[in-house]
Amino acid sequence: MNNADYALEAKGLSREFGGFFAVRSVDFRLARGSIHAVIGPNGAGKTTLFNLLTKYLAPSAGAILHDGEDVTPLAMAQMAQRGVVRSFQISAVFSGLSVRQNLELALLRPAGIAWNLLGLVSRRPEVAERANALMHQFGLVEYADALAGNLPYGRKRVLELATTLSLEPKVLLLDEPMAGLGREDIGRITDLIRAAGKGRTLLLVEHNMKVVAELAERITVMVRGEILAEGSYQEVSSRSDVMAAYTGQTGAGAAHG
Ligand SMILES: Nc1ncnc2c1ncn2[C@@H]1O[C@H](COP(=O)(O)OP(=O)(O)OP(=O)(O)O)[C@@H](O)[C@H]1O
Repeated sequence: MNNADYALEAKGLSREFGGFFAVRSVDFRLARGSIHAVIGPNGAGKTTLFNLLTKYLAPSAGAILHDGEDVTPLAMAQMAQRGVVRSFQISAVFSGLSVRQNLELALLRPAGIAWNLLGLVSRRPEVAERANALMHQFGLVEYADALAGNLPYGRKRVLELATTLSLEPKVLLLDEPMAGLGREDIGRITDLIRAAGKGRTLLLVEHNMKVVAELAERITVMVRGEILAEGSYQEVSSRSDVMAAYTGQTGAGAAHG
């Protein structure tokens, strides 16, 4: 693989908070078209790495490449313009708007149309049609006219995913998409994420190992700010140092097992 085969790359990436390295000299590659998960025990640095890759945080050292180009100085919005989009945090779901309106608004956003001009939708049938298609795809038809704020929690997360995907990102980054969800919603969102992964690159930070095993072709295990292991679910889950990290038996010296 040459550099451009990687949708995102981190080289020597570090982030320090007052002398403490949450992420330390991480080299990471996200292969184009793959579904890749970052796992690790609490405090391992997963969210910090995610925030660095999505430009929510600036690195203390190191570089980030997108499609082989150095994007280290770029802001999150510039990454979004390049098709690198994070959910769920930045996906704007407006609780006072209906599901349909939220989707229409999300579809209008790239066109730079202000949300108080939502009435324009009626003159843009292609937007209404696309919103309908998204509602079908995401199982939201029965909630079309419900206010987003009144949706059951799991459906709200589905709507967030739908609004994010309406941007047609090439690279989608999800931070703990299953957090706070019950089993039925987890099953539904796992299926939606799998479908969303077709034709795009997907990175997720996720604690739910069943979901990781089901979705991710490649898994990076972080411990204490560093990468401990990388490979398929079978590969990483059979390593004793990975198991030890999860049961809290790892010392700093075990980090490169
Ligand atoms: N803004 C910050 N200021 C100080 N320390 C921070 C900050 N953000 C993260 N840290 C520290 O960096 C370490 C890694 O945190 P991070 O949230 O990246 O881990 P994580 O693997 O995502 O953990 P979890 O699974 O619990 O969410 C932790 O020790 C955390 O306390």
